[in-house]
Amino acid sequence: MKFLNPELRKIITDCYPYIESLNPAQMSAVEAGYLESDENFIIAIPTASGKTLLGVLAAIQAIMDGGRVIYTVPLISIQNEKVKEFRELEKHGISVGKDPRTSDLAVMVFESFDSLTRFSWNTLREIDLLIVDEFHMIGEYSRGPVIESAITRARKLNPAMRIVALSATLSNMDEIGEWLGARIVEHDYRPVPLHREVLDTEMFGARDKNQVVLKILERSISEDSQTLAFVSTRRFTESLASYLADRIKKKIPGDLLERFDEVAERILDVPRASGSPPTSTCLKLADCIRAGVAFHHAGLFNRQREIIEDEFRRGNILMITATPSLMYGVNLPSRTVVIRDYTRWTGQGPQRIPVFDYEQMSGRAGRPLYDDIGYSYLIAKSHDEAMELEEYYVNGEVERTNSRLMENRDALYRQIIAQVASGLASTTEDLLEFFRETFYGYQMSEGPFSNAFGLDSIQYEIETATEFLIKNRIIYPGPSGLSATEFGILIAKSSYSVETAVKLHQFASEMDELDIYRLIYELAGTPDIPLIPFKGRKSRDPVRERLMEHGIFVMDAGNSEATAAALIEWINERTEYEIENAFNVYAASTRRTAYEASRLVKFFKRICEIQGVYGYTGKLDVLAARLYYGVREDIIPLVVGVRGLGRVRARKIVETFGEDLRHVRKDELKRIDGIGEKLAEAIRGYAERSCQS
Ligand SMILES: Nc1ncnc2c1ncn2[C@@H]1O[C@H](COP(=O)(O)OP(=O)(O)OP(=O)(O)O)[C@@H](O)[C@H]1O
Repeated sequence: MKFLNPELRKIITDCYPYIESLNPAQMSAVEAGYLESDENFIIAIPTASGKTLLGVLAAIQAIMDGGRVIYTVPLISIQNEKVKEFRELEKHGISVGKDPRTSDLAVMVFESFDSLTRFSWNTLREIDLLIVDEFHMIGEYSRGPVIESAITRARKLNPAMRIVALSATLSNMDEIGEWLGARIVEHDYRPVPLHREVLDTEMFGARDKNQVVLKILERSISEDSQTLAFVSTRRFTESLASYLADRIKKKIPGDLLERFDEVAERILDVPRASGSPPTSTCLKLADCIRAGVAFHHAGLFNRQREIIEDEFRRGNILMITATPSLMYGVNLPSRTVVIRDYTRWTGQGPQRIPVFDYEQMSGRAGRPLYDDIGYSYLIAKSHDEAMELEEYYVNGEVERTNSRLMENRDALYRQIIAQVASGLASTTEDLLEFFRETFYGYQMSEGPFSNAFGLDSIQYEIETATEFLIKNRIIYPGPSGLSATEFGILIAKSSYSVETAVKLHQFASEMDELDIYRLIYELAGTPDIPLIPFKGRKSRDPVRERLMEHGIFVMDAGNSEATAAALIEWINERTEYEIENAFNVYAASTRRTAYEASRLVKFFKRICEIQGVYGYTGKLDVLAARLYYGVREDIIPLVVGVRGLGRVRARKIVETFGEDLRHVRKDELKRIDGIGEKLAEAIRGYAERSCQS
């Protein structure tokens, strides 16, 4: 650490005691002078090679010089992980948090930083250094346009702000560096060397790819090592895990079986803890884990996913079968990575995954401090295919990273609204100037693939999008040029897609009476609701019947219908487990889906008010509360009035004593399961307050 100034070295040594020296990748950045310079930098080094530390070093340096820093990341899970890691710095007088107004070092997700660049200019202008983590996501369909536009606006509003981007290695890094006016530092150091190979069924005399995965799992047992197996869908994670569990179980030594059984019980404790029977998925997961294999996807309960990740880190799970997307936000390296599926299903049929995604998955192989080498195996159906995949993936070039700003229509709409609503644009020319300064604009006008019609095509897209926004009364051509309507400002201050806003605006203008079930069905059909999807092909009649009971007739019940039916059950106090078993859906996300639905109800209420419709405020507030707490209307006051009580105990209290609790004594309350002294006290307090009001 001798290359660091004494104060910086002291802080790092104290906060990261296990880091004795900078690794070659980190040294290359320090030697390039990124700590002393005030230029923009893009630091492109492999996964798990210590990018975060480089960000921290730059942040501390800037704060020691009296500056303020924003560290922006793509996911909330990464935000929480970084805040926890950076809290250590508070011992040295550096305030760390999520709010840039109150923190020297503020960790924000891309969307929050984007929102800051629209409406919080005073705060933005106080920022001296912006660190963009996972900067390579600028090429990603949904988050890419957000960070690209936010950086573009920020550079306009606070030209003095310095940018240090932490990225995976990209093929067109020079082009991106020119757009950002940044110096590039690239290095291919990895803490654990990576062995990448394509295996095929023929070399193992295997009938299919799953048999090859089984061979790798068997080796895991003999070498006491672990494997991450990536497949393309949730259902495949489960079918592969079950296939492996059935065949490996008899080969597992007794002591390991005991450990696996303990993990399986922890998984089943999750539904038990909420007083519910396990779902079929819980039971299947527990069975697989008894053989040391766990499947991991977004349809599991958060708590179950955490147990799988923890137990894998502890060595009590041999293999996790997972979908790549969910693993993105989880720091879970493994000695071996197996990529069984290299295609993913899209509207145009099976498409090959990008080489970049292959690199990201392979990059998880090899645990720093544990493994001396990491293994990444891609599996081919035949030897010929293996040869071809070796060329394409192992020796292939990572694709160019391109802006998705124009391809993602909703992102284009949202950025036009942002520019107009924030007052930064009132004419098409203003908009054209903004988009010309984005990475998309740079690629179209300056980049190696730019063309003479680049800017004309941007102008055409802007004009078409502006017409759409005017037609939907989101912006309007006023006397002083383009302005945002109240509806447009509401969208700009939300993180909702324009599609959601327009759909709800239309629903509000067409409804003659508020039907909360129809509204739930409408919400479930918007892109901003996390779906509660069907598990498989089993009957969908229960969903259709539940919707029909509320006057909603559907021919084909899809995942939106399943989500609507699940939410209707939820506000009638069914548990996720009951919903999962009743409708054969992945109900683990019900609580989160219901929370997002309750926020959308509030957004819908604002839309009604903008349309001058105030008569449903009360009904909508009740619906938002029912979704948030998962209750029927009668116990809303109780669950709201007594923090931490929850809907199960609230229902028991009302069933036992009725709604009027004024004369119920504390000792009577404490006879109810789960009601102790503190809660009984709180309920008494609530009862007294409610009789005063
Ligand atoms: N010089 C170092 N010596 C030892 N350990 C280090 C060093 N630098 C970073 N680490 C540790 O290595 C682990 C991976 O580092 P880090 O998370 O910063 O990598 P990364 O490049 O950000 O990974 P990702 O690409 O997943 O974001 C962390 O636990 C970090 O503290």
